[in-house]
Amino acid sequence: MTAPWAEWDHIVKIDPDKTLPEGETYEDVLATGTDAIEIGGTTGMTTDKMERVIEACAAHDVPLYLEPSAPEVAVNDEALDGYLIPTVFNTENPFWLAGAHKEWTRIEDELPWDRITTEAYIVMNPDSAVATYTEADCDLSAEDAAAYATVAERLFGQEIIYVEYSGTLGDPEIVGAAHDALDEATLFYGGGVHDYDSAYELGQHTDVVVVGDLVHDEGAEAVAETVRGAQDA
Ligand SMILES: CC(C)=CCC/C(C)=C/CC/C(C)=C/CC/C(C)=C/COP(=O)(O)OP(=O)(O)O
Ligand SMILES: O=P(O)(O)OC[C@@H](O)CO
Ligand SMILES: [Mg+2]
Repeated sequence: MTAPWAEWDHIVKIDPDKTLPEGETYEDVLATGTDAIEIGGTTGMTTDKMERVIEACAAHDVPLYLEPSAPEVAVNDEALDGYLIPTVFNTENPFWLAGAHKEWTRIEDELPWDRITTEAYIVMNPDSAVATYTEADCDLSAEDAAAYATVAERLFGQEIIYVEYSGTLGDPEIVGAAHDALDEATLFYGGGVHDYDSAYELGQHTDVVVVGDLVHDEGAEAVAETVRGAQDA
């Protein structure tokens, strides 16, 4: 069976710590044509905030995934299609590679293993909260990014590789190098996608475009433009 993300072009990442623009609802976001919703952010996460977004999105048929940044906010909810669990390959602190995951496994009696998939992050924007938080070494060449992608897929059997430029538009050469290095795995790209053209451009170098801040800053109409860009790419 092919993994659902093998068919996706576009994901909206909803940050439970942020609001939607005045007058907009999660229903508007779910109607943009995006292929899936990821719920998560680095800072300000609580179980209450997670649950509020899950509840607001649950009644719709867009696939809903939780992307927890810590074991404490990995809420167990039947409305979720699954869990996308980050693991950071270019961190200088092994806690973000496997330590947090060890804690999660230790504190939970039983985890829904058949609904859990890891995302092998390559964090590229040194000014992002996620880079600071995970002590990522963002000083990577295209060759380095490609090599991490290969290691993640070939040695660690990762199904999803995530080139993360959170907050800024990425270097297409670096994203493309990671993409070219992959055989079967799916590449997620996220960072700074804000209109049709940026989604189209980065979409040519990745399998899936992830759009985050735009949904909170500009809203559903702007997100729908990026869905078209990612689909056309
Ligand atoms: C083991 C479990 C359940 C969790 C640990 C998971 C790990 C290793 C998390 C590391 C951090 C990470 C990669 C979080 C994913 C979400 C993400 C990248 C959000 C984007 O964050 P930013 O845009 O930088 O920050 P804010 O938007 O919150 O300011
Ligand atoms: O918020 P933006 O810059 O769109 O980034 C999307 C996502 O990759 C963040 O984890
Ligand atoms: Mg963000």
